[in-house]
Amino acid sequence: MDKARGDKGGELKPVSAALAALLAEVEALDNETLPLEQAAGRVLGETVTARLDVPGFDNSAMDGYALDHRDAGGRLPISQRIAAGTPARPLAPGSCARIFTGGEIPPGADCVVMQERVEVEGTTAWIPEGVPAGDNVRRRGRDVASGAAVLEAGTRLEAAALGHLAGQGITEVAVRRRPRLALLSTGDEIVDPGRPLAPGQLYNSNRPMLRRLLERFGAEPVMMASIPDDAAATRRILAEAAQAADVVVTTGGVSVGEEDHIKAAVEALGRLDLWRLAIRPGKPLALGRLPRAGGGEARFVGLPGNPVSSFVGAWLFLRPLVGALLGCPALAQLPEVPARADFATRTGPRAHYMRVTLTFEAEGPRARAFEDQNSAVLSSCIEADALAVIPADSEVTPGDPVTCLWLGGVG
Ligand SMILES: Nc1nc2c(c(=O)[nH]1)N[C@H]1C(S)=C(S)[C@@H](COP(=O)(O)OP(=O)(O)OC[C@H]3O[C@@H](n4cnc5c(N)ncnc54)[C@H](O)[C@@H]3O)O[C@H]1N2
Ligand code: MOO
Repeated sequence: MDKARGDKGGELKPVSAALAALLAEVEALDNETLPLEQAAGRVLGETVTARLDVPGFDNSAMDGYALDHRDAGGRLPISQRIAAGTPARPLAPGSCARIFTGGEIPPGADCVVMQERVEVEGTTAWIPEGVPAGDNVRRRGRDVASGAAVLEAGTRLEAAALGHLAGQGITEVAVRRRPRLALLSTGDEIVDPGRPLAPGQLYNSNRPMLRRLLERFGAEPVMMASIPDDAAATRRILAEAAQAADVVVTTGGVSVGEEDHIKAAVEALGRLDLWRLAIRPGKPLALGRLPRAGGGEARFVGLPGNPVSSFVGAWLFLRPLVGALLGCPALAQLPEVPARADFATRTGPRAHYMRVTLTFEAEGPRARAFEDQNSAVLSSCIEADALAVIPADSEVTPGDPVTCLWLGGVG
């Protein structure tokens, strides 16, 4: 679907157009150097080349006996004992060596027989026949060969990647600076938890929700503020946010009401690239840029105030934006999971991003939709691990194939 029927506000833009506008001219941020133990979750800023083979020497995968496989099938004298961490001497011909897991394979041996298969009598060991060369030997460089790329720039440093870097003896690592985030709430009816609620007011649920999502994506919150429903104050706070942040996110105030000041303020300060998408929830989402005094610009994303619209907008747009600023390809697109619908629905002119829970069954994944899919019902997001994308003007009945965007991966 490239175009959607508009309503009075004009044509609704497809997600692809919004992503193109959002990501145009976005470049990865600079690197900073961190001790490895502080780099968890960060994005690698440059490709790391191995300076060591891992493992660094042929070693045993088992506690047992090392020998030349041609000597298997008989009783052999035990000529040395090789614990992990102690150097091995060349194997005396026609003998075997007692060896422990991780111990160095002695020159002259080419296999290890696990001790459960060996009968020891005094200083000799009976070795069964038919042991192939290479059995239970972990070859030097099997995991990482020196000179090869250990990890590519743009890799998210999660558990195994951190272990891999440490395996190279690395203590410091170049990572991308985290995108600075300003998270601004609009709406005079929105109150921070901890303060009493007057009639007509509600607590700010978008702020902690978006903060958590954006931190997961890799951003660093540097400014959190509430913007009163006032045009001059909106301009002032947005200008301040653009100075402090790479990404300025607002919630609410992007629809068509008289108290919706965000778009006008963005247009006055910088430029609005796009407004109103053919998606549900999230129709009035706005994208733009806010110039910084002294050069450069912050990217602006105006999320609709309804909590589910903010939630879905963050996954669809803020995740790839943060990914582009981090130079992290894994954040560019949510993984697609083909599933069967457990629900029935019908869409109008907007594609529906339904909150679903996936179950992985023998005949394939099934998508179960939360019953109330209204954009104000945040409970629909709590257990959601995917968004089922129902194209505009279509009908789904139970059992139909649906494409789901998985929310459980990196970031
Ligand atoms: N006449 C029209 N009215 C509306 C349209 C439209 O096309 N024509 N679009 C509707 C759609 S769709 C959406 S989505 C909303 C979005 O409007 P805004 O982005 O201007 O958001 P607000 O009006 O400020 O707030 C909407 C709703 O969300 C609550 N909210 C706002 N911020 C928070 C927060 N931080 N935590 C919790 N809840 C929040 C707010 O109280 C409102 O109930 O516009 C429709 N209207
Ligand atoms: O597009 Mo709005 O987010 O449906 O409620």
